Amino acid sequence: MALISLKHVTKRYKGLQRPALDDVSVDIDRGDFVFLVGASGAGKSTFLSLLLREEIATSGEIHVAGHDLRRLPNRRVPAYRREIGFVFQDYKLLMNKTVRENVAFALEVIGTRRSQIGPQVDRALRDVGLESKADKRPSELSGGEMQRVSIARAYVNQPKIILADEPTGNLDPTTSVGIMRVLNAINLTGTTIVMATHNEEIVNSMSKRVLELNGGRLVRDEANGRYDSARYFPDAQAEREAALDGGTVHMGAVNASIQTQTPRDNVTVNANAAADSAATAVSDGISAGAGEDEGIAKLEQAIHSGNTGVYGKVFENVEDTLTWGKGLRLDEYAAQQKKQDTSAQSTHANDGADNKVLEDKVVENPQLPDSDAKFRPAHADYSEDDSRAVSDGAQDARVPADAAQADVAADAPQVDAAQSDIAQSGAVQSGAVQSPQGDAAPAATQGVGTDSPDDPAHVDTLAQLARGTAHKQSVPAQPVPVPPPAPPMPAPQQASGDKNANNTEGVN
Ligand SMILES: Nc1ncnc2c1ncn2[C@@H]1O[C@H](COP(=O)(O)OP(=O)(O)OP(=O)(O)O)[C@@H](O)[C@H]1O
Repeated sequence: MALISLKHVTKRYKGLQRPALDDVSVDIDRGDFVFLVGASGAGKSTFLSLLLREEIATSGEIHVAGHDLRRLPNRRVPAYRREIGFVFQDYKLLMNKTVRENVAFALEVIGTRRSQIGPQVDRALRDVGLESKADKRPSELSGGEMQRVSIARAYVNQPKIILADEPTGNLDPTTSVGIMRVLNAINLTGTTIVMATHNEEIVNSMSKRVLELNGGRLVRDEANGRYDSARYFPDAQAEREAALDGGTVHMGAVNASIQTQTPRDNVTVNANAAADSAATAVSDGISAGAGEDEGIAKLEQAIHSGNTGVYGKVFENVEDTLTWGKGLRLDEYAAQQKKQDTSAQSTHANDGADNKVLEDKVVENPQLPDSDAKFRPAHADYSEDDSRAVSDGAQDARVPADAAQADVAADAPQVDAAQSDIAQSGAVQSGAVQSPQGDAAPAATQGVGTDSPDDPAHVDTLAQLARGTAHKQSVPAQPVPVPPPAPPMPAPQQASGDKNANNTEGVN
């Protein structure tokens, strides 16, 4: 079974005529990086809330990391959520704690031994380039820095899954690139990432799997997908939304998709103004963020070079011997994927401008296999037992769940105190904290994967993103019905001419 599996999931909220999610079926495997896209109200947050077990499906089945969420008793929900990292658009940091304390909190709440907390927190902060801000409070940080704290908090325990709801939604383009670099690096360690976003530049530049929701229905599931928000989010609607929500401007295909950071930016801008705004944000980011870049460069270097110190050694064997359920060693699996990718790339090469980024990779790095290939099983073939083994930490040394849970039990008062602290702070539940974790160190330091951000093609696309000049390619050559501006929603379409597009069971 896939790491995340939804079968015919429908979610109805009281008082809503239309379901927020409507008969959605999808599998997400370990190591996937999935963008969840769609217009405002399409159901993205509902999708994530169901995975986090904040909401319960009205009908259908949801399995996550071996847990049947329908049958998960309430008392086990907190432990379940510790296997998941969650990054919120509005950070949800504890404002009365320092950066270090915010990240440490994720470990305290699961009862990690105090002697382990310090080194793990330091490493996580180093990975996101924030060691110099460790003793600051969130109010002293920029939006990008706050989001990096929340990412450090989300992955300090190396959760199997990170769910991110618009993590760049309040950030300028340059800062968004930094956030995406960190998430990408974390994904390269095998952590599955499901990220809801409106940002088409990010989706189109990163070229990951795309799930598109429309009116609660899953209308597209496409490998190396793209997103054109104008299809379902016309500018007129964006302007209405911007006027209503007082802080967020969503722009269609013509305008850059930028979400403003402050009310003074609360204007609808045309293409030129968007470009100016992006350029200003970039220069602001550069002048304000030299330290950030250095920290991220460190992360990139650690991932790329494999220079991961003692923590790298801890995981070396695990990464060498992962088989992804296919009976292949990782290097064999990567070789197999490389072969498949080479033939897929030659097919894509005829697709014109839409595949410019992919072509760049082929030209500049003929020797490099697809970056994520080694973490992307060709299809879902986890058995129920496999999932359980992952959940138990039996095969996944990164998550020694039993040991950590024992720690939790032994340290219950501390957990209670910490949880009440969260409640007081309004930082919501343990969605912000993650998997039980014993001695393990942040996986993003493992030095695995060949598609580190040092990959020139990767840098190229991220640089485009930073400059706000990422390709504004046309919609992929696929029949796309343009829906009317209001319900009823259009019939969902099968995806694309992309031969990698998966079938979408929920589509009918
Ligand atoms: N707790 C709730 N109670 C009632 N209705 C809700 C609730 N949460 C979401 N909805 C409704 O469900 C639908 C889907 O909302 P959801 O927040 O999942 O969309 P979204 O795609 O995340 O939108 P956005 O991009 O604006 O965050 C919307 O019509 C919304 O108003």
